Formats: sequence, structure tokens, C-alpha cells
Amino acid sequence: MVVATPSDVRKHLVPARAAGKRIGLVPTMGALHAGHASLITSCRKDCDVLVVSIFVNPTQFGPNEDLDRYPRTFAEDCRLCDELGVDLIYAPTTPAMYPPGFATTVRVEGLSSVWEGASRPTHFQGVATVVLKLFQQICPDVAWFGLKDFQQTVILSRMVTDLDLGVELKFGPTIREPDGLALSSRNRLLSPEDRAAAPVLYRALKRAAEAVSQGEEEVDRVRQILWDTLNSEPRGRVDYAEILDPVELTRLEGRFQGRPAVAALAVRFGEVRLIDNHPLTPASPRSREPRDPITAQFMGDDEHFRAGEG
Ligand SMILES: Nc1ncnc2c1ncn2[C@@H]1O[C@H](COP(=O)(O)OP(=O)(O)OP(=O)(O)O)[C@@H](O)[C@H]1O
Ligand SMILES: CC(C)(CO)[C@@H](O)C(=O)[O-]
Ligand code: BAL
Repeated sequence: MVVATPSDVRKHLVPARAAGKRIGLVPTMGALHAGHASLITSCRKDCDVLVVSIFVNPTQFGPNEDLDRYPRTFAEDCRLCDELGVDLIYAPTTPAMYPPGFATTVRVEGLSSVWEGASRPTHFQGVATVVLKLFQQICPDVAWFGLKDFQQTVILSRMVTDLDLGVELKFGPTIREPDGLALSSRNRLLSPEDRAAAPVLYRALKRAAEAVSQGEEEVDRVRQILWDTLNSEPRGRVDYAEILDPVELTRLEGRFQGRPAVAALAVRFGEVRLIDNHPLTPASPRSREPRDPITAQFMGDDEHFRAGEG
């Protein structure tokens, strides 16, 4: 079943809520792939009524970004949702989400200005605003997001805490092609040559993660591994390649000293901008350090490749 307006989605969920059912939401921008399927499957097991939203949110795209080119495959998306046991697809139109006069935005300060936010200054306020609207319209008990968009998970967690939203956030692992490329709706916009070059992101992340797990202590040396590997592929233009604190998203300096970290990067191939990240787990982690839920899940993450191919 597909609904297209905030009032219809709210109305549709009234009986489920009255019956005390647990409502799960997987927000997407469509062009669904195995990464989305993995989140949907996890959410299916985690709720009674499963809602998938499909909305290419214009407010999270900058003026010169790829909103017009963003892939749209609605009929196929509906078929996949059907196969995966989705109860309700919520596919609002842009005027339904942003009627004339719309004037409110939510901004998570600080975290929204760095890394992805430095390249895409209004991106995360678009994301936070639309996710808050989806939460208000659907009132899910739980919502699932992918760790591929690591910064997004940190920002949305902050928003849920700061605004007392009472929605449980859960995070799914990054699903990859057999050659390591993280699945992304934008991969289909890559030329064959750029598609062949793009696994360099994963190679760089793996080399960095291996160095740390084998005892490399110097953050600068690991950062250099990322850059050297990415620079070995002339088709890619690096936007950023950094070693970050997974909670504050600040650039790490000095020695790891058992601290958990994340390697995060964004690389352009022609007009297509790809992001990826990987946990860096030190050889001897600080065992008693408390971990926030994202870091705990992220650091415990194994490699996930497309079923049957990896
Ligand atoms: N490879 C992946 N593995 C797991 N989850 C993913 C993957 N790719 C995207 N997701 C998650 O799916 C949800 C919807 O993402 P979205 O629809 O933007 O897809 P996308 O593939 O990230 O598209 P793009 O990066 O090209 O915008 C987000 O929570 C995102 O983190
Ligand atoms: C969370 C989201 C669906 C909001 O439009 C989007 O940012 C995405 O797909 O990651
Ligand atoms: N998943 C990221 C959505 C975007 O790039 O706008």
C-alpha cells in the first residue's frame, strides 16, 4: 500500500498505534539497493508495522548538486518493498512535504558544519528537518539508518536526544559490492571507467584499518595511507580523507592510544561524489571506555558484502 500525504500516513497508522503495535520506519530517497534491503530486513524483524518512506528531499541538495540527476526507480522500489514484507510505503510529493509558506528548519549546530557539511553547507539541515517531519508524521517507535552515512547517524542521534523525540534509532552495517564499493544509489551514475576505479575508496579504508589493527599508533601515518592510496587512482578527486573521533567528529591528532576512531572520506569521480567510512580498531583498545550506541555498533561491525557474492 502506498500513501502520499502526511494526513493519509497518519490516518493509516491510527489503528496500529491504538492496538499498541510497534511501528518501524526506514527513511530512504528511493532507487533502492541491497543496502536499503538490509535495513528493511532488519527493521522488519524489529517491529510489527513496517513503513518505508521514499522521498527525494530537495532541501538537502545544494543549488549545484545532483537533485535532477538523482536516480528515481519508483516501480522497482515498490516491488522490492513488497518482496521484503513492507506494510506501508510513504511517498509524499514535494508540495505535500513543503507546502507554500513553509519556513521552519532544524539545524544541529557544530556537527552539521564539518566534513560532509563543509562541502554541502545546507545538507544536514535539510536532512534533520525532513527526518523530524517524517518522525512527526509517522511517530515510529524505531527508525533504521545506514552507517554508510556515518555523519548523518551522529547528527540524527544528537537531534533525537536534544529534542526528546523518543524514537529509538538503530544503525545497519554498510553493504558492499564484491570489490568493496559501498552500495549507493549514485553508483549507477558512474561511467564504466569510474565504476572500475571507485573501489579505491574501500582499498584506502582497508589499508588504514589494517595498519591500525596491526599496531600503527601515529594518526598522521594512517591519514597518509588513506591519501597515498586514494592518490594512486588518478580518476578520483579527494574532497576529504580524515581520521575522526567517532562521537565528536573532530580530526584526531597524535597517537591513537587505544582510542576508537573512524576513517571517513569523500571522493569525486566526474560529477559523482561518493562517501565511505570504516572503523579503526586499535590493536589494544581501551577496554573500559564507555561507548555510545553508534560507536559500539560501528566498532563491532563486520564486513558485509552483497549476499552470495562476497
Ligand atoms: N551500502 C549501504 N549499506 C547500508 N545502508 C545504506 C547503504 N547505502 C545507503 N544506506 C542507507 O540507506 C538509507 C537511505 O539512503 P539513501 O536513500 O540516500 O541511499 P544511498 O544509496 O545512500 O544514496 P546516495 O548515497 O546515492 O544518496 C540511509 O540510512 C543510508 O545510510
Ligand atoms: C535520511 C534521508 C532519507 C533523509 O532524506 C537521507 O538523508 C538518506 O537517504 O540518507
Ligand atoms: N544518503 C545521503 C543522501 C544525500 O546524499 O543527499
